[in-house]
Amino acid sequence: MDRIRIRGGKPLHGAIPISGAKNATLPLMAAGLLTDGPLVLENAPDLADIATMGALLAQHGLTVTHDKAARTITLSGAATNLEAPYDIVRKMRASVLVLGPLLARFGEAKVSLPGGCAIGTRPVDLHLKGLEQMGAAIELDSGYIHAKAPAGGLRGARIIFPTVSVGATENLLMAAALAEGTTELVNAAREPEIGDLAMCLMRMGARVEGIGTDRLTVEGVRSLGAATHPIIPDRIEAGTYACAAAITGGQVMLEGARLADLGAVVRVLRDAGVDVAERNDGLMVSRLNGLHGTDVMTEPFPGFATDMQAQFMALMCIADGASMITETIFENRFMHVPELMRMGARIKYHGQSAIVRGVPKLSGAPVMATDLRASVSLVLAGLAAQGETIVNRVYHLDRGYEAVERKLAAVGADIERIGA
Ligand SMILES: CC(=O)N[C@H]1[C@@H](OP(=O)(O)OP(=O)(O)OC[C@H]2O[C@@H](n3ccc(=O)[nH]c3=O)[C@H](O)[C@@H]2O)O[C@H](CO)[C@@H](O)[C@@H]1O
Ligand SMILES: C=C(OP(=O)(O)O)C(=O)O
Repeated sequence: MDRIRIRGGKPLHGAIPISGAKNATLPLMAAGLLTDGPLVLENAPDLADIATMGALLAQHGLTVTHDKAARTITLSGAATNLEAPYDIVRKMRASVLVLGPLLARFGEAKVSLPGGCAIGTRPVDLHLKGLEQMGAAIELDSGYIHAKAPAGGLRGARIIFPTVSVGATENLLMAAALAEGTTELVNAAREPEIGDLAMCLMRMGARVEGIGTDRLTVEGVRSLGAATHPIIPDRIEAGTYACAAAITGGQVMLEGARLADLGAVVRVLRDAGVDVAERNDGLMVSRLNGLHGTDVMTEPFPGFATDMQAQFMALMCIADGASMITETIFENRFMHVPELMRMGARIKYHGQSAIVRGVPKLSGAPVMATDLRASVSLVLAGLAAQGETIVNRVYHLDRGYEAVERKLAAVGADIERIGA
């Protein structure tokens, strides 16, 4: 199993190209089930999760081509198998996003329940209730969701989400695109990845209003067609490398990153003493002086992203003063805490909040992580630490960071991937 070795203490300088967003690409690929296509997705990242979604769609019967040199994914054909098996869904929760499209287009679907994962229980009840409101009959049996659309297909409905859910908004948006009549999604998630999905659906012929707001109105159409769609840049990858520049006291140009997509993350970084400047071709991030302890609470967009919480905590480990970091989206997203403490961080947590008391220096250590963003927070800590850090279980990183060691080495980090 691969590991990453980092020798810390080198300020980063240079430019890092930001890849297409993982969390946009996965729902966009699921949207390939809504049309015979071809659906061509441009600016596609090369990640383990993308390969997993490709395998899932291929076993449904789609033709999936990922041209890594051209950075395009092309999806075509119609699903012939309406079952998403446990073996694939358990690897990647975004697999549940095939449910809405399969049901809307083919009237039936059998999708493994994704279950929980390291960061929390992650229920899908809001996805299922929304589909039921659109007329679907849903049964849970032997770990699977069995869903059937009524005769004549799914019907538009007014769906009010009791909590903001990114996944449920995406599943229901895709289902609504092919439903009979109008669907209103109220208290919808506003993450940039949802706007990107809606834009792509419109290119395919869907009728969606309210993009970027918490109220999406979808006028169902009979069928969707071919389209070519450029995937938005990965705001979480950009935020992560912004923290890399800041934690090492360097200056990095994040090529292609977009300020507005980062929401509250930019404000919080600035409060902490990081300079973030918008340029025509991306964001310039630098840190010349000390970091200040800064409190954050994770929230749905445009609030501070839960997917940036671990990375920001790593940064606060070397800030002046204390920071209170509160996680409101997932109940168990502090698994990086004990590992950061092994590197000399002073952190205490209770329930959903952690207090980080900044220390002048972290020290390198062998560390291990159990999820994607926790792993990358340890890479960040390793970049700032004295001595050598070995990050184990690199497969978590490969789910969501394209060529992480190459991108960081190119801006001056002493980092390499080593075999077991
Ligand atoms: C709002 C939010 O920040 N969502 C994050 C969430 O999206 P993801 O789509 O995985 O999760 P949701 O947005 O659906 O979950 C938000 C909250 O709603 C709850 N919930 C969700 C669905 C449901 O059917 N029932 C239910 O109770 C969840 O337990 C959670 O507390 O994880 C992704 C990967 O880390 C992030 O990119 C998203 O930004
Ligand atoms: C946790 C993440 O992904 P997933 O929802 O696929 O688990 C993430 O992108 O940070």
